[in-house]
Amino acid sequence: PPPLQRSVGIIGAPFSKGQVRDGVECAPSKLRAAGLLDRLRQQGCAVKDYGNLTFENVALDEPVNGSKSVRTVGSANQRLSEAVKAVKRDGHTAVILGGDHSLAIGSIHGHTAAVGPVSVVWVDAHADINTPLTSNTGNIHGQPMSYLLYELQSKLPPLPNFSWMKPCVSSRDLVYIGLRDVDPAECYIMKLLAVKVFSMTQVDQLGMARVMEETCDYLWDRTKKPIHLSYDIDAIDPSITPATGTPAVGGLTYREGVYITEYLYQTGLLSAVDMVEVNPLRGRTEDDVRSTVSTAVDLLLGCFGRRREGNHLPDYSLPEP
Ligand SMILES: CC(C)[C@H](N)C(=O)N[C@H]1CN[C@H](C(=O)O)[C@@H]1CCC[B-](O)(O)O
Ligand SMILES: [Mn+2]
Ligand SMILES: [Mn+2]
Repeated sequence: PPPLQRSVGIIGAPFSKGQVRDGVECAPSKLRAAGLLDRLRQQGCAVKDYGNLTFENVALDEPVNGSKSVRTVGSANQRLSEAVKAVKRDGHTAVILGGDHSLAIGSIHGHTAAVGPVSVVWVDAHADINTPLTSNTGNIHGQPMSYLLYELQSKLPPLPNFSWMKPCVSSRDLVYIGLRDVDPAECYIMKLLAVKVFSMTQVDQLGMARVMEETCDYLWDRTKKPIHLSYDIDAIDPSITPATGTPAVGGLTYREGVYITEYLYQTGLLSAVDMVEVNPLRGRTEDDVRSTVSTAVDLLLGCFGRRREGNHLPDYSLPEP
């Protein structure tokens, strides 16, 4: 099997302007405070912390075609794209701690700028594939995939502070897992582009083991590409991860969520991971926040080799009497 990725580059992206709820910008420090880096190191990873990006709040950032904070989102994603490109050029698997899901624009753009075409596994209750003109909310965290896909470029209006980016994902290289709250326009777009979707219906029908096998068979039908895993914490059922901006009932169990990461780790192709939409202010209790943050940490540990049957460092040996 290919060499497993054990060198991690962490980028904090405290960004919230792809949506309208305060708090999601606090997630990177919460994930760090929960011991993410120490636990990655304890399980044998080399971890380089690239710190938190600082983003420019563009003044007078009036809506464009209904999309909110377009200039601020564009500027933030340009910076993130450069940062992810640098982490990849340093040879690490990139971990992007969000922040809202509009960050996938810069994350995936920077990833492909460094390594070329990638396979995208999008784990989410939502498809996030509205165009600026189909969005009912104007929140760009519901639109990132439309900015990234070659096939949707003709449906995008010109957007200020986005001239830096080019589309970089083919709809054939995208798989969704966990969908259960999809807008009509998004449903139409995914059918039009024949995007591979494992909604919660397929998760129920097939089980997660089969979903992951079929995901990889589909993505590897031609060449095996580096994998970009974009994990929206709201893919997990809100009974486990309530502290998030757009919860939707009937989500993945903790076990299903972790299985996805264990499976993708053992492919040896995981090249970048987004962990987004954790919003500590959306928890009703401290326990809500703790459960959401610790689940996000466990999902990331699964991406880098943590296994539920136990782990030990390669050089471990029993103490002698
Ligand atoms: C908008 C509310 C009422 C609805 N339940 C909800 O959340 N809907 C999703 C689906 N389309 C919306 C949008 O385009 O604004 C919302 C995006 C969620 C973005 B994500 O990053 O969290 O996946
Ligand atoms: Mn979502
Ligand atoms: Mn999302």
